[in-house]
Amino acid sequence: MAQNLGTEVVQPNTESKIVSRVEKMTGRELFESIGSPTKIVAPMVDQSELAWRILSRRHGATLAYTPMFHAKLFATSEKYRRDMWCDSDGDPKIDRPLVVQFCANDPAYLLAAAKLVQDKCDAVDLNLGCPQGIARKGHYGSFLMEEWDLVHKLIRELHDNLDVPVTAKIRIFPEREKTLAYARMILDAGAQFLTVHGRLREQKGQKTGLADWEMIKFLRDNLPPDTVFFGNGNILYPEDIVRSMEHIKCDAVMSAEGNLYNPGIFNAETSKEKDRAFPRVDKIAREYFEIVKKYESSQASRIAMKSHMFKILRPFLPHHTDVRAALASLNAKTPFQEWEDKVIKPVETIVEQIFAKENAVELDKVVKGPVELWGGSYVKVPYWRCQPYFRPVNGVTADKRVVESLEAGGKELRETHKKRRTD
Ligand SMILES: Cc1cc2nc3c(=O)[nH]c(=O)nc-3n(C[C@H](O)[C@H](O)[C@H](O)COP(=O)(O)O)c2cc1C
Repeated sequence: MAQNLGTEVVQPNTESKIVSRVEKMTGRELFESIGSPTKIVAPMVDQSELAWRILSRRHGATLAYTPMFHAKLFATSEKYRRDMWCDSDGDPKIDRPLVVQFCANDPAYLLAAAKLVQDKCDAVDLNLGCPQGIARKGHYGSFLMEEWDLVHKLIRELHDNLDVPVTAKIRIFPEREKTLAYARMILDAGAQFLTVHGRLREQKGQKTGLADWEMIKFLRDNLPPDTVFFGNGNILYPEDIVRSMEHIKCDAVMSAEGNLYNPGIFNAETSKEKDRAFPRVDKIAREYFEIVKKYESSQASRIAMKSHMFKILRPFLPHHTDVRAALASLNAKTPFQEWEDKVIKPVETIVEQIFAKENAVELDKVVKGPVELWGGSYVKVPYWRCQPYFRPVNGVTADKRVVESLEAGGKELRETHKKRRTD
């Protein structure tokens, strides 16, 4: 049945493989050629920049997305490109596999921008999920969710003309069938990987709430089985990655906030592997700092460093407000030596002193709590270790449907989880 997508009628492709004018890998071929990655650093504006991707890969990430770039600016402004992208971005020795993400509403600009990076990445992604006011004004991201014909054209333009595959990242509609039809249309246009962030466009800021794994699973179950499919949302601990993969049966899990606050999230199977799952803040701050220094030509990394330090050190700073004040006083132009003297070294000294205490082993304990409504458990982690930042589940007011589905689905999830728990 043909689908009316606004001004244009798009015939759904009945074959699972949509032929491109350009010879290139299918999603499954691409996925396998990059080692079938299962742990993905999400695209994050000003945060999934080169240095962060390098750090995250060292700690277990097997695929990374760039921050969203604005296609028109990227295609037309050399200054914007310089600020966002440098020669080391996408370097096969340090920064692959890599997906470059753009937001766009004009197929010609999107293609022009994508052509500039196609030799330095494995795929180009279209952002269809950004819910921010700036995306509404700029008419991109999740504000294209009502313009299916435009979305189709954007993806098809890249599918037909780019050397590397095109992929897409979406949010969900409240209705299952509508979301499924939307996902099918995107695949029909030529998207080779599909990432589903299980939140509605309205779920942002205070109303972020929980992502709806049941909706993600519904899509996974009803799309062609060979679709390369990534789930996104609700990842706080390593166990959640395993739970999410098992429940949704997706090819991989993408994490944004979980990875930002704790780059160790991808590095362990369980929270029991303390040093891998919750690395010490002094060690991560030092390692990230050294990477930023080494890849000094990455303007984006220099700019992102302060915000990353605040997130890495989030549990630590309330206990050491002098370090917080020092960090607040630094910026992207502050010489590296000053960064070292005012933040990196003081953090190292403080954490070393903690570990020199007689009762250090007792103090450094990680304690796992009971299984919660959402199927996982909170873990109590000492403040000198990286750990997730989370919004309490009881505070979910954003979308009643999500809470209801969790309550219904949570029981089954809890049962499965209980069976597996050994501690
Ligand atoms: C700081 C930040 C920046 C983000 N920037 C982007 C972006 O550039 N492109 C995008 O598709 N999503 C972006 N997102 C959304 C994430 O990729 C992800 O879909 C969302 O945060 C849900 O994943 P999480 O529950 O693991 O945080 C951003 C999220 C955060 C926290």
